[in-house]
This record gives sequence, structure tokens and C-alpha cells, in this order.
Amino acid sequence: MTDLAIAANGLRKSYGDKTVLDGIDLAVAEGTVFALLGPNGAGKTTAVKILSTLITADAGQARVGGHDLTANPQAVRAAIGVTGQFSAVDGLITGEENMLLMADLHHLPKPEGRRVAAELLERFDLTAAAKKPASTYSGGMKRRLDIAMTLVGSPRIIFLDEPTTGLDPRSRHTMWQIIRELVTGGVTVFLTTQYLEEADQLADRIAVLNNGKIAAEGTAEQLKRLVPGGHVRLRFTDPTAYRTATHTLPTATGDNESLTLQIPSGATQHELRTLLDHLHTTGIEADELTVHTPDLDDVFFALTDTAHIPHQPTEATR
Ligand SMILES: Nc1ncnc2c1ncn2[C@@H]1O[C@H](COP(=O)(O)OP(=O)(O)OP(=O)(O)O)[C@@H](O)[C@H]1O
Repeated sequence: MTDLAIAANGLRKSYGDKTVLDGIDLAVAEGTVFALLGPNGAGKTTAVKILSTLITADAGQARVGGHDLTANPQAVRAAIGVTGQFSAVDGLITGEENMLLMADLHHLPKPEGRRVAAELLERFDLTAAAKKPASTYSGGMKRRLDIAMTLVGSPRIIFLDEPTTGLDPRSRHTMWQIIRELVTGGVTVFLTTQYLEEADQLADRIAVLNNGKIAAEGTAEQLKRLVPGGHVRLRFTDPTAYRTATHTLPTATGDNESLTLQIPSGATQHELRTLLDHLHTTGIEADELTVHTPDLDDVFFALTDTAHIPHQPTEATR
């Protein structure tokens, strides 16, 4: 079995009479990306704070980097890096000075600190801006500097709390690339996000946090199989063909305005072939056939309290 970078059991945390974490278990294998998904206020940041020793849990145990959180928080701190929603970047000093400050905090000898800072600034495409005050950086540059600062101490485990919130699509993709490179280098990434696509793109395993509990956990594919929602949609331009199809497909729901039919389907090869055979033998010609398979949005809406939020499903047109 792969060694676990993070292993937590029965973590609980309440603020007053509000239970934020109601006994959560986590297992994150070394060198993987784990995404903790959840709606606003679900307790994602609280989980990160506990696992990174910033606050203590009311109950439960956890080992991070092989060290017990309660017995050996110093060793945990030495093994991890944390980039939170409130960045460690000091806007009044330059990017380079921020990096050198981190190198000092990690007690790196001066020449070593300068070398590491220069290397990381280069790696995160910040060399040109290195001598400018960090307050003049864009949101994406600040996030990159924040991660670069986290890497000064060469952590094996990195907690990224909503690393791409508020970033434009290009900066988000750059951040994803950075995260992938970290993992290729053997780092374990514990990520919180509200972006389902982000979890889908990056995470080896995903846990959905809701009402203080892990509502579901698995790979993106496993989670997608948990929810119904797969269907085939047929669109017609000929009202007669539409009506005939409606009569011969009893499980279909129709929209008379747009002349479309929605047929529940797991979108397996067998189900699709059966449907296509049926259309062929009954002589029904649809103008368009689209297949919808459940995506992480479906999972999220099915498992969390936000089911009322409308969303646009992703569709593959055939
Ligand atoms: N120090 C605190 N004192 C009291 N309540 C707190 C404290 N910290 C967090 N909470 C509450 O705990 C709940 C979970 O907060 P947390 O920040 O962990 O959620 P989150 O999932 O990270 O949300 P978001 O996506 O909005 O960042 C919220 O209801 C929050 O108001």
C-alpha cells in the first residue's frame, strides 16, 4: 500500500454550538492531489487549519507527513507548506524581498537563500517583477509568489486553500500547471476548492464536505457514477418525426416547443446501440443526438445543500 501523507480519523470541530466538522476521516496517499470540495462555509478552511496545526481539533487524530498532529506539531510544521486564502505576501516589500524573508525564516545561509529565491522566482515567471513591490502584482502573480514562498522550505506536503479563487482562466490554468509540476516532483497536494472543474482536472481523489461530514469520497469517475443524470437528447425539426418518436419512446420526456426529447440513459454502448437500433427500425430521423453523462456538478448538487442552483450540463454532441 502507498504510504499516507495525511491520515485523519474522526476529526471534530465546533465553534460555540455550531458543529463545523462532525467526525471526518481522510486518507491522502503520498505524491497525489486530494481535493476537498464543499459549498461556502462547509468547513474546508477549518480542516486545512487543523491539519496544518494552526488550530486544534476538539476530537479525533491525524498524522501528517508521518507525524502525529498533537504529539509532534513542530515536525508536522517542518514537513508542510500552507498557502491560504490570506496570503503571506507582504505588499510593501518586493517579490524578491518576500522570498529572502522566507529563506531567513527557514534559516537558510544567505548565499543559499539568494540562490533558492532566484530559482523559484524564475520558475514562477516572476524574475522580471522581482524588484517591484508585491502590492503592484496582479492577483495571479501574488498567488504565484505565495506558492513560491511556500516552496522555500521544500515542503513534501502542501495545503492550497482555494488557490485559484478570483483568478482569470489563463492564471487558473497556469496555477494548475504549477500544481501538476509539484506533484510530478513527488509533493503531495491537499487542495480545497469550490470549482468542480478544478477538482476534476487535478485531483486523484475528491471528498465532498457537507454539513460537517464527508458526503462522498473517491475518484472523479467514481463520484460521477454515484448520481443519476445521464440522458440522451434528441432534437427534431420535423414535428411529425418528433411526435412519432414521443409515442414509441415511453421513457422519454418531451419539450413540444423545442421539439426535443430527453431519454434517461446510462450512456453505455449497449444502451446507445439499443436506442439507435430502435430509431432505425422505426424509421425515426432525429436532427441532432446529444449524450449527457453526469459531471461533477451533478455530484456536487446532488450531495450538497445547493441543489437549487441552476447549472448548465456539459454535453457531447454526436
Ligand atoms: N474562528 C471562528 N469562530 C467562529 N466560527 C467560525 C470560525 N472559523 C470558522 N467559523 C465558521 O465555521 C464554518 C466553516 O468555515 P470555513 O471557513 O472552514 O468554511 P469553508 O468551507 O472554508 O468556506 P469558504 O468556501 O466560504 O471559504 C463557517 O460557518 C464559519 O462561519
